[in-house]
Amino acid sequence: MATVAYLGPAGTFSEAAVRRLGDVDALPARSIPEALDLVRDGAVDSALVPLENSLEGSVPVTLDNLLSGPPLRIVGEVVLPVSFALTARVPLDEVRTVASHPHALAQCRAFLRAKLPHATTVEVLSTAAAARAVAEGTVDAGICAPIAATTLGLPLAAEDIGDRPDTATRFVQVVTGAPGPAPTGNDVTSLAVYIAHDRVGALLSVLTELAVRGVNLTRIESRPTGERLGRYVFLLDCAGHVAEPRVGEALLGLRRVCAEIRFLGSYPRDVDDAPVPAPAGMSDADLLASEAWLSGLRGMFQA
Ligand SMILES: O=C(O)C(=O)C[C@]1(C(=O)O)C=C[C@@H](O)C=C1
Repeated sequence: MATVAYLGPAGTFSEAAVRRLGDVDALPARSIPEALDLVRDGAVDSALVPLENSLEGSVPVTLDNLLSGPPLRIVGEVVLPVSFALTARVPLDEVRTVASHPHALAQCRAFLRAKLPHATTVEVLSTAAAARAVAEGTVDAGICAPIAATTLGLPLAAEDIGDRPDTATRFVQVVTGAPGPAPTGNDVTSLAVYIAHDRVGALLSVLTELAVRGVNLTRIESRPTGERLGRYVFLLDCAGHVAEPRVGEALLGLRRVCAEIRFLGSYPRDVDDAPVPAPAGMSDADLLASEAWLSGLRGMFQA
């Protein structure tokens, strides 16, 4: 059975996301970098790690790890609805410390301000680690998935405490060099592009390579490269698969205008909505028809 590392201990949202993969051997790691290193070291087949959340945005530790170190390839995604609960071992008005994963604390800001204005937040490695800290008595309260609290026999002091009721976290499954998944017709391609900073319109030229091929950009985000102020790498998600003509053409164009590209993977989307259709004249069929036309012209020059 394939082994999948995830941010543990048991009871995290990451574990719930791993369960969506079906019959796999789930291996808890202490942190996201540790889960990714288990893949790089060959100790597990893959890791499933949080990449972004619909409310709080990207998970920087995941992005930065995917951008540095030996390359990992994304082969799938899981989009998981997340709903947070508060577990507390004292009444709410006596809570002085509340622990959780920083991304979970950030998604419950309004609740914390309204109900626990005097509590100090304590960042821990995961939401399930927060529940354990409550069980061990090192903090008064924790924000976690309801199951993380109930499996430890802890009470739920409040449920659905997130700032929005319909929050979702997107997880990605990464491997080292295994063959990538074939196109499904509803895929996403993830790239990290490094632009030449000494050129006016460098980012515009990146976006143009996608737009002129009718490739839909679904996410763009910058992270500092760490070299110095003003140096950024852009993380792009585009609709489509590298094996498809339009995305392939766009990658050829990007390769010419970017200083460096890290290809992160082409993989099936885990959403129900259909991809945005290509504008008129920009479908893969249009592209193949124009290529056939050109090769007809070129054929006239062959002996
Ligand atoms: O701590 C967990 O339960 C996790 O799986 C991590 C994580 C994250 O990093 O975003 C996952 C989903 C929620 O958005 C909050 C925390």
